[in-house]
Amino acid sequence: MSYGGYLDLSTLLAAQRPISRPEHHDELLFIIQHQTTELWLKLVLHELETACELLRADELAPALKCIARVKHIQKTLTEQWSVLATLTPTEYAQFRGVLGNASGFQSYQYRAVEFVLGNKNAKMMQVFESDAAATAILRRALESPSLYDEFLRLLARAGYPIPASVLERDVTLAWTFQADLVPVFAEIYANPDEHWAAYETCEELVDLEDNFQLWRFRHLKTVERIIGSKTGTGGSSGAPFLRRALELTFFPELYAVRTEIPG
Ligand code: HEM
Ligand SMILES: N[C@@H](CC(=O)c1ccccc1NC=O)C(=O)O
Repeated sequence: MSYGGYLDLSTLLAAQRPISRPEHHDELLFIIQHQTTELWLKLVLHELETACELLRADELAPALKCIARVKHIQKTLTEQWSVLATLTPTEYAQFRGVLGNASGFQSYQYRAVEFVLGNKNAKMMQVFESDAAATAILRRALESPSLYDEFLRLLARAGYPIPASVLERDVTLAWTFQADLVPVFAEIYANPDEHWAAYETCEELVDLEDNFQLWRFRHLKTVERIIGSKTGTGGSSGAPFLRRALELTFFPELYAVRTEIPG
């Protein structure tokens, strides 16, 4: 066994192939920024899927360890935007044309992470119709209970009064705000010492969402400085579309409960 053999570096390092002609110096940065993101997303999915399985088996502590790792990856991904921010609008404009209609909309791993965190949207699968492998990964994520679903099921098994409508919901649909969950969390947040495991997990989920939003925010800000208000190659309005995505929330009840804490 050798370093390059074990890591299959010949495959990995042959996969950066700029297509601009003459080759633009900065296209390699653009490719590597995306590829490293996709590699980390692969690990994020792996960890979140395992976290779901562990929650299903009532193994909370190891599930929290997976979530902790995901949080560190998210921080790396958010920090990484500063590398791409060295790409000036002038430089990007010189090779943007070669990207055609390609865009981040077509990242199936990103979409799968959104699904695992509960932002399900079956329509988003259309983009991947001609990609059987991507469709299989997304279908699994769409049809499986989200991380939040698994946590709420675990709470129900532990005796918390989780409404049946929540436990029996169609997990292929996007999560919508469940007002009757807020009192359950209010009790947990009012008495953390008595509900430590649940309390800690709630805060870990809020960390995950917070980190996800910070990634989205840095994407938006990087996009604003590189393409301004141009429309996206994927056909969206560009920055306005990405700005609206900042209003999405995975765990709305965990934010709502904060308003209910007396004091
Ligand atoms: C010059 C750099 C970038 C620009 C100008 C840019 C621009 C955009 C725009 C305008 C969109 C909306 C879709 C569209 O109409 O095209 C988008 C979506 C997206 N981009 Fe980027 N992007 C950049 C870099 C990146 C990088 C490095 C990643 C990392 C993988 C990424 C991931 C995504 C994802 C996942 C979406 C879909 C978001 C969603 O559906 O909520 N982008 N991007
Ligand atoms: N949507 C970007 C293009 C872009 O960023 C992109 C193009 C091809 C492959 C990945 C991309 N990254 C994220 O959207 C743009 O409108 O310039």
